Amino acid sequence: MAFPKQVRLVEMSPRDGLQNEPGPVIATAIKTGLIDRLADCGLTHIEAASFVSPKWVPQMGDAAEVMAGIHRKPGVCYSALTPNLKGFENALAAGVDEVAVFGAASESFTRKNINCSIAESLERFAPVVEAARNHGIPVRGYVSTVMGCPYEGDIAPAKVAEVARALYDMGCHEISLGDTIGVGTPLKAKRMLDAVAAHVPVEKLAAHFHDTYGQALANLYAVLEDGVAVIDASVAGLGGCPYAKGASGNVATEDVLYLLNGLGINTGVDLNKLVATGHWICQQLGRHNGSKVGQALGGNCQ
Ligand SMILES: CC(C)(COP(=O)([O-])OP(=O)([O-])OC[C@H]1O[C@@H](n2cnc3c(N)ncnc32)[C@H](O)[C@@H]1OP(=O)([O-])[O-])[C@@H](O)C(=O)NCCC(=O)NCCSC(=O)C[C@@](C)(O)CC(=O)[O-]
Repeated sequence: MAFPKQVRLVEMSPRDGLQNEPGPVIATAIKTGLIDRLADCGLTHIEAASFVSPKWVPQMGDAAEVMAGIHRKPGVCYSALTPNLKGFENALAAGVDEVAVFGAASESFTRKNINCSIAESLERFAPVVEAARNHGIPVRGYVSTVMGCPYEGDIAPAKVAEVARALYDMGCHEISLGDTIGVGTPLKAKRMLDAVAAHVPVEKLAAHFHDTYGQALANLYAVLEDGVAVIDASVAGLGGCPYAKGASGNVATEDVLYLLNGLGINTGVDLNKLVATGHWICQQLGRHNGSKVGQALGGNCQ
């Protein structure tokens, strides 16, 4: 299959990027400043917040204030995680454009992340998807641990396909496949994608790869070849997962954009502005910039 002509980048940094940041809770103004800058870069889909329990993920405790504080740019979809109906109702009140339910292909990870089994998670998501449908809000579905689990090791592609299919059949319009701990390699990525694409159309799939082992760009190249045209990424490579110790951030958006530009694939995103945004947020957080392209084009901020 040929590379797609266009890729939609889904920006993860305000949610996946910041949810695991150590230290005190990041000021709401920094979060909204980041989101507004990202929109100004030309990103059209920004995961802005997470309506989860603040006891579980304190960094996301100001999700409603974040949604209230951003300057909404027309044409941009501001989405948020909603693990249950309570989260959905809060997200609805905050005016999100899209919600996301998040499951996993590993029983142990599901238990650690959302405190239930895979089957129970799907039961919990069904009313969220139904409520969202009643309000005309699209739902994204995540499947975590698609290429390995911090507790169980290897995950069978057939299990990933089963959970992805269940979320798609439930009514999720897009399924994002998360290599939560970044252990995938291109061959593994292709095998996993093949298994899922036998059940969910490839144009409904997104790649959400973490870069723990430095394989994320290679894995993205592999799934781009097989028709994936939606990529999740996080500026400056911010992030990690609170329930996956040692996992590094999503692949850096700057690095993905540089790859896509080199392949002649259109995204509508401005690389220079994105690099500046990566440096800005690193300065705000006093954090190392995890983007190679950011370092090459703008110097490191630490
Ligand atoms: C799912 C729950 C809530 C279950 O948590 P639980 O303790 O089983 O739920 P519960 O229903 O028994 O509620 C416990 C308390 O939480 C409250 N509560 C319950 N729900 C909410 C809510 N929505 N918003 C605010 N508060 C909530 C509820 O009201 C109650 O409060 P209390 O009575 O103790 O004061 C919890 O496990 C949780 O919040 N987990 C969050 C996990 C998380 O955010 N993980 C990171 C995101 S996933 C990820 O990063 C992976 C991804 C998507 O990026 C893809 C990849 O890379 O693989």
